[in-house]
Amino acid sequence: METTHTAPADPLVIAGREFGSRLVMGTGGAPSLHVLEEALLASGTELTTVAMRRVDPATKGSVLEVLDRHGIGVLPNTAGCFTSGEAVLTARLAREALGTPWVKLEVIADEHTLLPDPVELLDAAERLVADGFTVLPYTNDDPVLAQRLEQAGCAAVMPLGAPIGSGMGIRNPHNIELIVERAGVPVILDAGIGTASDAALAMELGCDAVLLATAVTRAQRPALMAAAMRHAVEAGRAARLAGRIPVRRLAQASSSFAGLAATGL
Ligand SMILES: CC(=O)[C@@H](O)[C@H](O)COP(=O)(O)O
Repeated sequence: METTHTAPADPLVIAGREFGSRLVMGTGGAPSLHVLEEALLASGTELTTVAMRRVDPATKGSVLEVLDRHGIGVLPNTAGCFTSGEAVLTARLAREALGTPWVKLEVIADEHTLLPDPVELLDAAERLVADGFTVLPYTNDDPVLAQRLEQAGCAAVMPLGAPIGSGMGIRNPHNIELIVERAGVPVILDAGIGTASDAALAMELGCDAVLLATAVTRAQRPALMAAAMRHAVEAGRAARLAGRIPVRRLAQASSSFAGLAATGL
């Protein structure tokens, strides 16, 4: 039941598919499969990326088995691809192996920054959309590129907060706000989250969801951090829906002085 202090039922909808959780998890960097499993459960995630170049779908005891066991949706990731051609091929292999047309499209420019290559990314997005994929591109925090990806038919746009694995948080909140204002598809803040307050900020800025991996998988206590991220995403979303007060340059007394004179106080 909805009350004044609970948000209305508020599922994330991507390409017509509903998710109760707005936290998308990545799987890279965990010290063991068991630790990863505990963290995924603590996060409450319903959708988790798997790098296709680092997983063998036929291997027993793989992360895919963990996801399957807990009914968590798989989002194949083209991580490690440097060209449009590589990414398209990887997505097609993933569709074949995992039976899903959904893909996290990652086409990176170099190994030092792991930043997206905008030219190759847009080309790959256009080709994959034309081939029937549901494309969720990892993109720069560039409002123009985000719009071009949406126009290309992507089901969401996923701007970075900061480079993958950097934990630097959201370096350009202004651009994230611009992307959110202009987007007609869900905006998922992807990469660079360092701690729970970064995830909350992403949601307060109006993002529809957060995708993160390193902050959890390389935390000293991954499951505890995963739980913190879950709460942060929920809190940030609630704050966004509640409508924050405007920022003021000068003080404004929180209680009015009107009426005090009448009582003689
Ligand atoms: C798991 C995944 O998809 C990553 O490539 C993603 O971009 C997350 O980045 P962080 O590891 O910085 O959270």
